[in-house]
Amino acid sequence: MARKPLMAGNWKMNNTYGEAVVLAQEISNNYNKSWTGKVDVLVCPPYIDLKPAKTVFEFDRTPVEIGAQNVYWEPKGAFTGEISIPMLKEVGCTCSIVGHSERRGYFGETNEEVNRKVRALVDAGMYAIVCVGESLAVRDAGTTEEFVCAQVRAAFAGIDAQEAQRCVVAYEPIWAIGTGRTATPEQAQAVCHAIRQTLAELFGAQVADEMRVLYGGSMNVGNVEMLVAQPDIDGGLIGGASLKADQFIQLVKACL
Ligand SMILES: O=C(CO)COP(=O)(O)O
Repeated sequence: MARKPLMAGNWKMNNTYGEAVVLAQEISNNYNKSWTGKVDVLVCPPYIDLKPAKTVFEFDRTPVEIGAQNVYWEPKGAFTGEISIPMLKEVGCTCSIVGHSERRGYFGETNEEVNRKVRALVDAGMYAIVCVGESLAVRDAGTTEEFVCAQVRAAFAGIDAQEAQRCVVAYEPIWAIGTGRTATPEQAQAVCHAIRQTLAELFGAQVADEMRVLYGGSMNVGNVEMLVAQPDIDGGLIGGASLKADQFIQLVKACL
C-alpha cells in the first residue's frame, strides 16, 4: 500500500508569537497547491503560537496542519500549566507529538504517561505522533530494536487497530537529535522496519502497512532524499531544519 508521506516540523521552544506569524507566512507563501494530496505537511509550534500559525494557513487556504508538541490527558481542571485536548481541538490542532525524547529526558515522562496521552488523543478523534528512540548507550549495547519496540508496545497499550491506524510513529534516535549526526539510511530503515513489524503484531499486517513511520534526528536538505527513499520511512519529524521556511519546504518537496 502506498502511504502518503508526512513532513512534520517540530519547532520545539522556538519562535515568539510575532516570529511564528512570519515563519508560518513564509511556509504558506512557498507552499505549492499542486502538492496537496501527495504529501501531508504539519507544523508543531509552541502552544502560544498555535492560533497565529493556524490563522495564517487558514487565511491563505494553505493545507498545512497544526499540531501540539505535548498534551495532558485530563479534559480540564486544576492542573496548573497543562493544556488539554479540547483546548487544542478548538484552535484547530489535528494531533499532538507525544513522548518526545526531550520530554522523556528533561521532564521525566514515562511510558505510562505516554500511553495515557495517546489514549486520550485517539478517544477525542485526534491522532498522536508517538516518538520513540534509543540513547547512544542502548545502541552501543546492541539492544536498539528491543528497546524501541518496547516503547511502541507501551505507547499503544489498550488501543485498538482502528484507533491506532490514524496514529504516526516517529523514530528519533536520541544521539541524532540536534547533533548533526544522522542515522544512516540503513540504520534508520532497520529500526523503522522493526517498528512496523511490532505494529503488525499489535494491529495486524494491514493496519501496520497503512500507518506512517517517520524518521527524525538531524534530517536536513542534504540527507532527506536517501532517508525518505527507504521502504519503511514515510517522512520526517524535523527540528532545526523546520525553523527556516526554505529548508522546510525543500524537505516537503523531497517527499513528492
Ligand atoms: O527532535 C527532533 C524532531 O522532533 C529532531 O530535531 P533535529 O532535526 O533538530 O535533530
